[in-house]
Amino acid sequence: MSADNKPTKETANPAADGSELIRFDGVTKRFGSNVVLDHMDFTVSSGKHVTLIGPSGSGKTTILRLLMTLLKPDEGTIKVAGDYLTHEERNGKLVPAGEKHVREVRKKIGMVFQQFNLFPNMGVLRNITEAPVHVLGLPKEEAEQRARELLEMVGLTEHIDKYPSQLSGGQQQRVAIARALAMRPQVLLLDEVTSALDPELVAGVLDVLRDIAHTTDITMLCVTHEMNFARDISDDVLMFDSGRVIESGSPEKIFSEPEHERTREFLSAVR
Ligand SMILES: Nc1ncnc2c1ncn2[C@@H]1O[C@H](COP(=O)(O)OP(=O)(O)OP(=O)(O)O)[C@@H](O)[C@H]1O
Repeated sequence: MSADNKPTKETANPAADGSELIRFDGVTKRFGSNVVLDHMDFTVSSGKHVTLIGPSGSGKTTILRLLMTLLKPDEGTIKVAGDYLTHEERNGKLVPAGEKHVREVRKKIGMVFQQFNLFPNMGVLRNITEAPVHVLGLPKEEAEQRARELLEMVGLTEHIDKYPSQLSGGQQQRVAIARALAMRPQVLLLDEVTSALDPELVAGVLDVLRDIAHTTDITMLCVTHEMNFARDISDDVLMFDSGRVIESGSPEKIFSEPEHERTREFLSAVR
């Protein structure tokens, strides 16, 4: 950490060299006859902050759930840092990924959900250290040191000994952000992380995320309905409609000069 308590590059993605970090190739996802993603192709370079916007039901959360392996694609492949998430190579052939392979690739990904999903029976510190100690095998002291740094970064140092039920929703979400970063993921997935919060708590969480976006080089893939936040943090914005990316580009282009009629309609409805 630097003297002014800003996260340093040490807390960020060690491999943010602009190389391709996420790749969707021809990914289709259906629920029954509902085609939620239709031959989706897109890539995210390491260190970039990419925001997914678009109407409800257009498939944004499905992208994040596929990356978390909470869902499997019906067609196509997904790669994370050069490794197939959905498949693995055996004897030169591509076969469906086994559990061990998926677990390894998943370590590169951290996610913060709408509902904070903290462990209610564990204090703040243990919520953050549990996975680094038990999944990564980090020594407890090292995990706790890192947890303290992250708590400082999200402004919760004085709440280190509390339980989730003793914190506001905004504070719980900031613990969830620290917990995701404690695993040192290469990419942070953010799924409408302020949607479940009371309005007065939203700004504090978005400020923490702005800070992380601006002072670390972690890759972010973010689904949000907060357009000002998207404008502030994004390198690229992808506009979804009916399971396809219909328009993409810099926040300046998408928010100031959208080309697609659906993008214009969507933006005027949410502003
Ligand atoms: N487990 C599921 N079973 C059946 N249908 C699902 C399931 N999960 C998502 N869907 C459907 O997939 C479509 C896309 O959902 P998704 O959550 O990806 O949309 P979204 O763009 O993130 O929407 P929102 O902004 O409202 O969160 C919707 O029609 C939804 O009803």
